This record gives sequence, C-alpha cells and structure tokens, in this order.
Amino acid sequence: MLSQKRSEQTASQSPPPHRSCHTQSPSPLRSHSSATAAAMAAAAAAAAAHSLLHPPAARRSLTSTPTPSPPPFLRLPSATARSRQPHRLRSASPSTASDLTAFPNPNGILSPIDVDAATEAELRENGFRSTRRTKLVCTVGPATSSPDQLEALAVGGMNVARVNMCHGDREWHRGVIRAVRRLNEEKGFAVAVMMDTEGSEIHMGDLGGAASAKAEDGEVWTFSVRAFELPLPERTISVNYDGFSEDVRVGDELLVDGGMARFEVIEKLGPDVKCRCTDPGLLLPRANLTFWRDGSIVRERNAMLPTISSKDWLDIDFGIAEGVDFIAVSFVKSAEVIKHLKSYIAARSRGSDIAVIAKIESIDSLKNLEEIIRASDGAMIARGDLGAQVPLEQVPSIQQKIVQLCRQLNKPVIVASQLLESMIEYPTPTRAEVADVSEAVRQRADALMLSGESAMGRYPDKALSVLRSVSIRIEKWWREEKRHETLELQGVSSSFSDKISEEICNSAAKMANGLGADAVFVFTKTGHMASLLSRCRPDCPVFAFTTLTSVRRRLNLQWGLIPFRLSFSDDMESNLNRTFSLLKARGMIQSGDLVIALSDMLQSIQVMNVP
Ligand SMILES: Nc1ncnc2c1ncn2[C@@H]1O[C@H](COP(=O)(O)OP(=O)(O)O)[C@@H](O)[C@H]1O
Ligand SMILES: C=C(OP(=O)(O)O)C(=O)O
Ligand SMILES: [K+]
Ligand SMILES: [Mg+2]
Repeated sequence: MLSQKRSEQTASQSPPPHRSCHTQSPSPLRSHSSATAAAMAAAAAAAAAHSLLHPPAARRSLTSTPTPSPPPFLRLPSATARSRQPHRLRSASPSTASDLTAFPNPNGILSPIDVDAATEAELRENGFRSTRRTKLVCTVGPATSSPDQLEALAVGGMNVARVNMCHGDREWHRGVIRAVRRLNEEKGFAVAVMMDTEGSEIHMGDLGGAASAKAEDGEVWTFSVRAFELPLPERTISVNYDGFSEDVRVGDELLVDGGMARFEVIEKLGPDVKCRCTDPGLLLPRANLTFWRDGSIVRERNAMLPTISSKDWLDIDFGIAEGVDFIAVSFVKSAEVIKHLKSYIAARSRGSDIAVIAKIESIDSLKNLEEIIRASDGAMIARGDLGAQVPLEQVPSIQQKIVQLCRQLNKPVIVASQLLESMIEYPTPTRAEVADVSEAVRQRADALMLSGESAMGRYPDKALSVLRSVSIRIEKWWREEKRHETLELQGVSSSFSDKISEEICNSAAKMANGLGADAVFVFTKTGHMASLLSRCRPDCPVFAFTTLTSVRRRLNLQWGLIPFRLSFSDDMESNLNRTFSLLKARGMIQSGDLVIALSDMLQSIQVMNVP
C-alpha cells in the first residue's frame, strides 16, 4: 500500500519543487496523490467548477537559482542515517532574513510571519518533534489579570485565556481582554480569548464581599431570595433564583458546589429557606447550588430556565463587541440553543467568526450529546457542575465518551475543572491530580483547562508549568510506545470537496507517521484543513499557515497545531519556498528536514526535504 503510494508520489512529485518552478507541466503541485482516477472523474462530474480541477494560478518565478536535485523520495535518507534526535534550533541568519518579503501585520509592524516567543522557545527547548501537542486554557481572575501576570501565563504556554462572566463586572473583563490583545500585538503571541457565560444556574450570592464562609455541622443557615442590604445577616446566603423557595421542599438535600458542603431543608418561611448543615465545608462566593430529592437532582421550574439568560445575552453582545474568539455556553441542554446563538453571532458580527463551545455540564445534555456537539464548534467537559449533576463515579466514562465523540465529529474538546485543584493552595500537585492530567492527555483531548488554579490560586504559573510538563512527558511516552490507537475515524464531510480534503489529511497523517516526517505543513485559509489534520493526531507537529490572525488564534485551541500567520498566494511553490526560507532564517527548521505539505487551495500533498 505504502509502496504503491510511494511510487505514485515519486512520479507525481518529480521534479522536486525547487526545480519545478521552472518546469511548468505537469505541475507537482497538482498531484492528487490520494485521489484515484475514478474519484477525480466523479469530482469532475460533481464539482466541475471546483478549484481542484482548475490549473493553479499563474506562477511567480522565484529569484533563487534552481539547483537540480533528485526527487524528494530519492533524497530521503535511510531511517538509520536520519537522525532521530529532535534537532535543536540554531541562531537566525540575518542575511537570509533580509532577502525575504515582509508583510505589514494589522498594526503596521513589518512581520513576514507571525510566530510567538513562547512557541519559538518551546521548539528550542524541546526540539521540533517534541513540542507540546496538548493545548492549555487558563481562567483569568484576580491572581492573573495584570499585564505582567498575563504575559507570564503566555510565556508559560497559555494558548487560550478564559474569562468567566459569573465573576467580576464587564469593565474588569474588558481590561483583561484588551490586555491579552495588546500582548498578542506587541509580543507576537496568538493567545485566543474565550468568554464563558454565566447561564441560568442557581447559585449563591457573593457573601457580602467575604472571600469564603465556613459552614459547620449542625448549624442552621438561611438561604433566601430576598435582596439584602450589606452587611448580610449572620449565617445568611442570598440565592439568585427567584423560584428557589417555591421549588424546594422540606426534606430536600441542598448541595453547594456539588457536595463541598451539604444541607437539609428544615423549614420554608416565605422567601427564606432554613437549612441544617449535614456535611460541613467551605462556602465560596457564587457557589453553585443543586437540590436533591429521593436521590435524584430536582428539576422543577428551574429546569425551564433559559440556557442563555437576559444577562448572558448582554454579555454575549459585549463579547462580540470586544472580538472574543470563543464563546463557551454554560449548561447547554440541547442543540437548539447553540444553533440559535450561532445564527445570532452571524447576524450581529458579519465577517467575524466567533466559535461557540458547548459546555457539557447539565444532566440534560447527556441524552443529546451528539446533536449538541455537531451543532457546536467545540465542547468543554465542565466536570465541576457535571459532577454535581451526575454521580461522581460516572464522570470519568462520560469524559472519555465526549473526548472520542468530539474527535469523531472533528470538534476541539477541552477537559476542565479540578485538574490541579490542590495547587490553589499548594505549590505541588497531588499524585492523583498528575494521574488525572495524564489521563486527559492520554485520551488526546485537545486542551486542558485551569480554573481556580489560575484565577485565584497562589501558584498560577506553577500550575501551568505542571500541565505543560505532564503533557509533554505523556505525549512523548505515547509516541515512544508507538501506541497508535485503534480508533477508526469515520467520515465527517458533507460535501464531496470536503471529503477530498478529509481523505488528503487522513493520508497525509498516515504518511507522516509511516515516513517519520518531521512536520506536516498546511496552508489553510479557513483553518478547516488544519483541524482535519489535528483530528488524525499525527506523530509529528502540524505547522498551520493561515493569512488571518483570527484563524491563527482559533487554531491555537487544537491539538498539535502550531499556527503561524503568513501572507500567502495561490502559488504553492512560492509559498513553500518562502516559508522554508522564513523558518530557516529563524532556526525553526533546517535543510534535510522531511516535510509533508498540504494546501486547501489546491487540495494537494507533497513530500519533500527542506532544501
Ligand atoms: N473575574 C473574576 N473575579 C473574581 N474572582 C474570579 C474571577 N474569575 C474567577 N474567579 C475566582 O476563581 C474561582 C474559579 O473560577 P471558575 O472555575 O471559572 O469559577 P467557578 O468556580 O465559579 O465555576 C471562582 O470561584 C472565583 O473565586
Ligand atoms: C468549567 C465549569 O464551569 P464554571 O467554572 O463556569 O462553573 C465547570 O462547571 O466545570
Ligand atoms: K461560567
Ligand atoms: Mg460550570
């Protein structure tokens, strides 16, 4: 199979790209290595107007002198000759860099290619093949909201900054979002911003400004829907849901944060509900409340609350105006709400492409999982609230199921909550936490998320560094063990053209593994082809080149993608030559590296050594 592919490649790739700029026909760039003649014929019938069948745009001739060289496959050194060591970066060569055309970035600063210092440092530190594949999301809170603290997170590997609209006011969030944007503009980072809605969950008020309160065994506390003047009366908690005192019954169990503290309802007095503490614990501001009757979570009128509240709609307008990259929707129950929000965003923000992430944390979402994920641009396994709605022992299998489903449906998935909970207070994680992080990495989730650890913990940078080092170690172990998973990827494409892209990506990832390629390069305008490659979880990193900074940020959530912003044309040869020169100049690749290159303009695969 491989040898057949290999000969097809050899034939279609000859002469090598460098020389082929001057030998126009047949173009190696139009090699449809994975499309059979029959498929091509079908494509012709089905999509005569498609770019696949069009000749590539007129070529620009390159200024560099062509050096005749044998086809790439013949230049492929033997497995033994090829160094298996991850190569180290060399210092940049300014003379090469000066030859290159620079493009102004949106700020007018001349930058031919956007890549951030953290990515370069990771490549330098770990070598090319050992860069971290698992992406990291950090919730920004009081512990991390200053520009310096945000920069420390970005340098530490934060790919996405999350702001939680449950806490803080819009001015505070605006400050954080703008600080992240500035960091990206000034330091070349591509940190995406995710806004997480509050949702209509039932939660406590903010404790009148206290950081926490302790509930002791046997104490009687009042949970009330009244609006209080400050200071709050002693042992009194305000509740945000007006129907609370009507929905609960004497004898119900009231769980704070899914069981961090537990109460029994003993008396109802108009808006006030008296409860006796049966499991002592710490009450935190705005902690989530669930109530249980006969062993099941109670869903009375509270189940009819809208997933997106009127306050959430205002927050969403704010997020659109601030240009966030992702909106994560809390307590999603059905696909309808996601479709509704997506069409709202499309109407409100023409041209912008805010991705909608469905948070899986409501028991009702579990029966509609596939439909919800299909409708979304990604999912978050929000284990905090999920663990308050289903028995805790069910959370691990639900997590695994969602990770696999997202992979099948080609949607990025984030594993969230309590990954390193003890690091809110302590500088080292528990062994159990490290095992939990390892499991999420082993499942090949796209991203891991910090909540309190980075929002209000004492050691946000250390927590991030634990996620980073555990990810790198487990990924390496996985590759060393060569545990190519048995997961068979089903087709995800709805159109024939998408199907071609999908097949090309599947084949390219397989070839990359089989040949021990150093990287896959993908030139992608919308990012779709990059995500299809990420879905295959190849052994080598995927360098994704895209013309838009917004697409670059969005790709930063996806497994194994190293996104670059680069202006490129429809001429793959010039794109490749330019990219090789730029990356060589920065010491990010070197001559001889084996690269598989794809493009979503031409739907082609090329295999070559970096000249
Ligand atoms: N913007 C903010 N302002 C103040 N505190 C915050 C903010 N964001 C997060 N926090 C704190 O960090 C904790 C963890 O964050 P997160 O997991 O997002 O929220 P929650 O615990 O409410 O689900 C919160 O409980 C809160 O104490
Ligand atoms: C991530 C979660 O959501 P939030 O922090 O908004 O409660 C969760 O419940 O795990
Ligand atoms: K939230
Ligand atoms: Mg939640």
